[in-house]
Amino acid sequence: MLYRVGVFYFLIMDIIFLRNFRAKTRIGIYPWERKVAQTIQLDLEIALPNKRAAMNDCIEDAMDYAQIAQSIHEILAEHNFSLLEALAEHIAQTIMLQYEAPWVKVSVAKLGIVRGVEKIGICIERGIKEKGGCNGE
Ligand SMILES: Nc1nc2c(c(=O)[nH]1)N=C([C@H](O)[C@@H](O)CO)CN2
Repeated sequence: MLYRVGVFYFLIMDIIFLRNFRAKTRIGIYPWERKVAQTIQLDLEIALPNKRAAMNDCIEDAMDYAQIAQSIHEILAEHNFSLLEALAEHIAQTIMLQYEAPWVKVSVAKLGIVRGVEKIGICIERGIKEKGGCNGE
């Protein structure tokens, strides 16, 4: 959110992060990868739609990060994508829609799948532009 006070513009962005989130899913371009679940690592940053949780100290006004983790577990159980890109996009769109997040950053990595590389993957950012200008103008 951008606020204008006089000639100054202030960016206010509260972010929930989930780091080193590891879970199993079936994903890959090869037939064996569609049959056997492999561990992936997710790292997420999710902007909050407002700062009510910080102001009110109340879970009803918060984006419940336990629910977000549960939503991701459900996606991983229900889908088997070919590409990490498709999984990252699905997670990003789901979070923005379900939790009204204005911006997300989603990294998805496979572990030890390519020789000599510890983690390899994709990182995407998605966001919606604010309607109007500062202070709703
Ligand atoms: N850009 C991508 N390249 C590759 C992907 C992917 O998801 N995105 N996946 C694979 C295989 O599934 C790999 O994980 C197994 O070697 C290869 N390239």
